[in-house]
Amino acid sequence: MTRVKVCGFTDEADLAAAVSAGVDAVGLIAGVTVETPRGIPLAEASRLAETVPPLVSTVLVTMPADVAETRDRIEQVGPDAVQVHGLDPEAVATLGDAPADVIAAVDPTDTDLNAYAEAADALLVDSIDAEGGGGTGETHDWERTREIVDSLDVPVILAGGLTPGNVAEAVETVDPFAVDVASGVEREGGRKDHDAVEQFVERATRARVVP
Ligand SMILES: O=C(O)c1ccccc1N[C@@H]1O[C@H](COP(=O)(O)O)[C@@H](O)[C@H]1O
Repeated sequence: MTRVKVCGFTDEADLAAAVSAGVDAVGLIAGVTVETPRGIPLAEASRLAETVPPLVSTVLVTMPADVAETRDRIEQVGPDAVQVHGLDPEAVATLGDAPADVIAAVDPTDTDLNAYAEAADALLVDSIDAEGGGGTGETHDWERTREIVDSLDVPVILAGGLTPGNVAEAVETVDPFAVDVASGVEREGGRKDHDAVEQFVERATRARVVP
């Protein structure tokens, strides 16, 4: 079954609703260098992470300058996994001993996907913008991402422009380890539409890949 991460929580009520809807992971966006309504201070990410119950993973989504800054942020927030945007594969490999799984955010057109796959615990294939951020609400070439899934021996998380309306087709086309959504389940910037989160989880987990 495809796992589901919902990303970009800014308050406890939205987090609790997503947990009730059955998400596998929640993303907290902190320490990013792009303008986003989903960004929160690192201290708030740490506080929200504390409210997440056992068996639901917390993911710190961040855009660090380097490995040292990544380690500091992991220590401050205490997530189960860190999703890094903008680090090269060598830096990602250096984080192998960090006390969190490392998810490398990549664009499907990146030329060093093999190096990222060797270095990271998972890849998040997203529609990355010019500044290196996600949350664009844009889909990408899912056939290309299916090739990535088939060719790499690492869990691949599909992100970028997913919504309750297209997630079933996305799962059927790409066969990802997990799907990830931020803006596609919002009622306004930074606030989740609880019904949309529920629909997204239901459709993502019910979709089946034809072998
Ligand atoms: O969501 C953001 O604003 C963001 C900012 C900086 C880095 C990552 C960000 N989000 C990531 O992008 C995916 C996909 O977003 P969307 O569904 O297309 O809106 C999101 O789940 C985060 O992992």
